[in-house]
Amino acid sequence: MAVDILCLGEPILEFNQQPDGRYLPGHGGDTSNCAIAAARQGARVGYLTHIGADAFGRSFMDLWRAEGVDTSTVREVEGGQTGIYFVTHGPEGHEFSYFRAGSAASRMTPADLPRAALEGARILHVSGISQAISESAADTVFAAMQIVRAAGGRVSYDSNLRLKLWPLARARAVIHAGMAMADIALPGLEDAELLTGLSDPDTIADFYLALGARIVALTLGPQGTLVATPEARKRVPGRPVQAVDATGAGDTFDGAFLARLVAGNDPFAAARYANAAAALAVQGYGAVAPMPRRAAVEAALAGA
Ligand SMILES: O=C(O)C(=O)C[C@H](O)[C@H](O)CO
Repeated sequence: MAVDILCLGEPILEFNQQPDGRYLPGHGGDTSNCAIAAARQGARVGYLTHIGADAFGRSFMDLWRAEGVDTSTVREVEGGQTGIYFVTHGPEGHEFSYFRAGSAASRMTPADLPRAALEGARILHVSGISQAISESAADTVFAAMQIVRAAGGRVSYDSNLRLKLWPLARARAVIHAGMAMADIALPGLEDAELLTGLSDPDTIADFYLALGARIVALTLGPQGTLVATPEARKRVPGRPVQAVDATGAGDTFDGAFLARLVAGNDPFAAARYANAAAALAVQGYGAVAPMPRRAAVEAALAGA
């Protein structure tokens, strides 16, 4: 299937702590979450990764197929497993604990890339996590971005800074280099503050525009999103909701935003839609389970 949005990164099985202390199994991995969120809005989406030859990997295959995410660029490999992580909740919000070192996705190399699929994608979506998991994964993402750009496609990049995966100095260097190859920059405010040393959202948007992005969507949490292009900028307000778990909220924003861009929305309308999708996603536990479908997002927007 020709896809509009191809997401590249690592899927990771999720165990999310509930108020009674038990752990709810689910699926995570920021780029996989983004792919599913985009598919739920009606976009043609594919996922590019390596999974282990294990039950976790197979459960992702079942999930992507059920969600209509194209899996022709997913390879099940021997050597390396599908990773897992635990989500716990405290006064500072959610915290991730990882068991993923040496995972199948982290062993991807540029030689593994499916060139034709990349050349056919309208948008390639990657993230800081896609590059943090290993040096070869970082190289693989750079190579994928080069292929897509050379073929005339666009690159979307979410900073998704995870300091448990790599030190800030390396994250800063790699993410800045990745963002410099992105047409659509999707930094979160907290990440951007750490990565750029800046704090004013407009100055941060200027920073990413200067790196070369044509669209910057700087997510500000409940305050919404600052959307900036070289020609215009606007704060698109968030929607006040009772949040129980922010896991996957940014990924839901990304998937919904990209889905609306490929459907023809301008970035401001796409952000209004994506803010509404993310506000629905934080009202349930887990990265994927509470992600809304298009009808629910449109109902929320109509009720606004
Ligand atoms: O750490 C990762 O790889 C994740 O992607 C975990 C979560 O699913 C993701 O961060 C939620 O945004």
